[in-house]
Amino acid sequence: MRRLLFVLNPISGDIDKARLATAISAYCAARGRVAAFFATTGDQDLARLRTHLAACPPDAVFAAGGDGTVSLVAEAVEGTAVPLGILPLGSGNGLAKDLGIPLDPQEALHLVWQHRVRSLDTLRVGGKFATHLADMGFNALVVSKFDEGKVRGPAAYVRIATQEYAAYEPATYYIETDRETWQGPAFMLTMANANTFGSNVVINPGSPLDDGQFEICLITPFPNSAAPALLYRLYTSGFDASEYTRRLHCHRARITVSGAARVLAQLDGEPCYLPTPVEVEIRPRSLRVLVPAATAETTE
Ligand SMILES: Nc1ncnc2c1ncn2[C@@H]1O[C@H](COP(=O)(O)OP(=O)(O)OP(=O)(O)O)[C@@H](O)[C@H]1O
Repeated sequence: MRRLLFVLNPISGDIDKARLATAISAYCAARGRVAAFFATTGDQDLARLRTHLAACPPDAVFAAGGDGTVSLVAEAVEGTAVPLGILPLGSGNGLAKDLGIPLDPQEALHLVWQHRVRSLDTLRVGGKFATHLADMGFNALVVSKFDEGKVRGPAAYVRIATQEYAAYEPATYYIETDRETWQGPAFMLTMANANTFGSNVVINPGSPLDDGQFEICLITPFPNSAAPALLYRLYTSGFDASEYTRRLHCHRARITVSGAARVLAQLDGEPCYLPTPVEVEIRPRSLRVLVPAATAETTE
């Protein structure tokens, strides 16, 4: 692994990256690696990155940004032999947390030098790519408002969530999976390949990212009085212990939203509208990712 491409998101996490490229180049050169850089613009990044990868194929591509940047690079290299590396430089860095990648970007840079390759599952949600977590309902609404705002970072997310909570009206969903059906109103519904949101909410505890299945994690409507206990469970890996939660384990699902021709969703932190019904499916072990040697559960 000699030629490395670093995909830099200049705005992610509100972190100044002015000296990042110089530091990465020096680190790589000292170890006989050659670093090249690709800056995201927020416009047509996937198409531009694919063109760049086809013209100058690297041995690995590092996403230097948050979950959106990781998802962009993951989609570009999915199904190829080129592995994804992660330098966590976003607001939340959910996938890096789930994979045990150091949250200090300087420490994560050691993946250039020491790593194992782990093959992860990915998701298709309404035909669109996701590798970490996707959802409909309350969190998707908050992510969409966050995306429209000018302020980034966790405090802005919490402020929007608090503003939207009181007036939020849960939708009613009809879910058919390859194993069961579920119908009812839901506060939010997460299609989870991974475990932990960037906010540290553990929405899908204990589920490996390479088990060939995904989970639909439902939070049903709850009274205000139940919110503190529910939040406590979500932050302490106790998702299944609440009377307002339910997890469906599956390989495929079709989700219909009562009375809606389209639904607001978020996929790996990026908001979008999807036509309903929404088909969800797993793509087993379709993405190669560089992880620290000590935490790799599955190695090649
Ligand atoms: N140069 C740019 N200018 C404006 N927006 C950009 C630019 N490059 C990428 N983006 C946008 O940044 C978003 C992805 O940000 P990313 O998720 O990596 O960071 P974050 O939101 O700060 O962190 P996290 O997802 O961990 O919360 C995408 O919506 C993308 O379109």
